[in-house]
Amino acid sequence: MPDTLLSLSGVHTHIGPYHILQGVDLIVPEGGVTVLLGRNGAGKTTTLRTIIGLWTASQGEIHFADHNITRLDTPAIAGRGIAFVPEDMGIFTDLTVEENMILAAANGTMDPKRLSWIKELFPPIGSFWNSSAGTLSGGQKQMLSVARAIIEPRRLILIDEPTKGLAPAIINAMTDALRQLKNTDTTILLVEQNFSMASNIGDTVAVMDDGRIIHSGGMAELAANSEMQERLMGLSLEAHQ
Ligand SMILES: Nc1ncnc2c1ncn2[C@@H]1O[C@H](COP(=O)(O)OP(=O)(O)OP(=O)(O)O)[C@@H](O)[C@H]1O
Repeated sequence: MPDTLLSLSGVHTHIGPYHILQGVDLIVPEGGVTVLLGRNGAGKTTTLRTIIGLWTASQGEIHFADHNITRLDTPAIAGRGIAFVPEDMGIFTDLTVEENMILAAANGTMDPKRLSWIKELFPPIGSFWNSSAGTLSGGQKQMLSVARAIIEPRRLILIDEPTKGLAPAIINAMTDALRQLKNTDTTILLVEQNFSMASNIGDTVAVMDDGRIIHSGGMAELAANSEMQERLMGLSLEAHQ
């Protein structure tokens, strides 16, 4: 059994008057990909934003590498080795790819070895190095967004729907890159609606509904059980698209 890298226990998050997370219990084992599934509005993005400190849990605890990070602010949480790739990608479209990367690097200095590895992982980063990030395609922007998150070594990266709206060939490239990232000891917590991608890359899975985790276990077990997919979230139709 791998060690637990991140755990949420009984986490509640309120956004203004709304009670969004209603007691989330989630374990992310070290060294693999955990996929968070669930219908729109289930609370997946809110879970990622609560982990990284963009929302603060009103109840419950979040532990990362044996430290209680529940009340830390976002820079302090990031400083412990967690990166967040938001759904809107968070890139600067007026700046070049190079400038986007420099801004993401600690002290504005990129490790050349790490940068060449990233360019291998995502070839468009190298080929569009001097182009404005605003001119990149949707898939290339998504690659830049993940590349920025990994310019420093991270223990955990939280990625919110990296394949949303992308063509199948780009989804495959993204899946390959995330698989290579996982092989470098980076743990990934991935929100993903595309079940075929999710089941391809996921080791463990948690399914959310109405602000709670309603199922967690091995991904292989869920992928092999269409009845369970249907019961949990009507996934089987999507899986065969
Ligand atoms: N800033 C906000 N203000 C008010 N309600 C919000 C806010 N952000 C999210 N919510 C609500 O919280 C609930 C959970 O949203 P969340 O984005 O976490 O779901 P999700 O599972 O990520 O869904 P999606 O796939 O649509 O992004 C939704 O009902 C949403 O409308």
